[in-house]
Amino acid sequence: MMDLFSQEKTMLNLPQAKLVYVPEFYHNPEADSIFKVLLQHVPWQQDHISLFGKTYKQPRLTALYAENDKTYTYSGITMKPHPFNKLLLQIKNEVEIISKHKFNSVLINLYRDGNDSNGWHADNEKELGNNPVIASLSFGAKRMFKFKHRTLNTENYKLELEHGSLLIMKGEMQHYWLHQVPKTKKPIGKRINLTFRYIE
Ligand SMILES: O=C(O)CCC(=O)C(=O)O
Ligand SMILES: [Fe+2]
Repeated sequence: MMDLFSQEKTMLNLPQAKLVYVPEFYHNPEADSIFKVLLQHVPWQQDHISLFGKTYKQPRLTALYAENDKTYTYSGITMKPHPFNKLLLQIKNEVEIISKHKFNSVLINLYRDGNDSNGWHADNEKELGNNPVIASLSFGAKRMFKFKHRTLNTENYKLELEHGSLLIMKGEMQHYWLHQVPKTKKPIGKRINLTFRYIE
């Protein structure tokens, strides 16, 4: 079990957004072990997205877990949740303690290599409520997380999300900002990202 009080937190107070970054929320060997278990046991699926009348394979694999069986729809994809398992419940508890927030679902992404990505978007689906708190855990290869304000064009940042790290997005961020994980030409390994959400 990690020590909840020994971590270094960085808080970013941006216009209309709050971000908290904890680089080593999980230390090794726990972070390595979580990565391996998830990679092997999550029932990964690849959905199709529709863009301008064409369908494309989503450029990553995903899975949704929830405490209820409500479906979750984003980018035209409707996902049916799996029930939480012991490991994901334990992680959810630890993330709830540090973020002082309750979550009831987790969307998991697998970026198989640098060709997998997540395009500019906001997590602003109605079911997430007005100013959602989203807790994002990363394992495996480091990837760049970029975020930019929708209208203030000097507000444009990037943060490398490390193995075992936690990033909390809150405040009005999902109204005023977009975020992405771009493709990279660097030869890199797999990365797993978990975003804990509260779906109403
Ligand atoms: O992989 C990441 O770091 C971000 C994932 C994300 O933005 C999402 O699933 O909505
Ligand atoms: Fe997102």
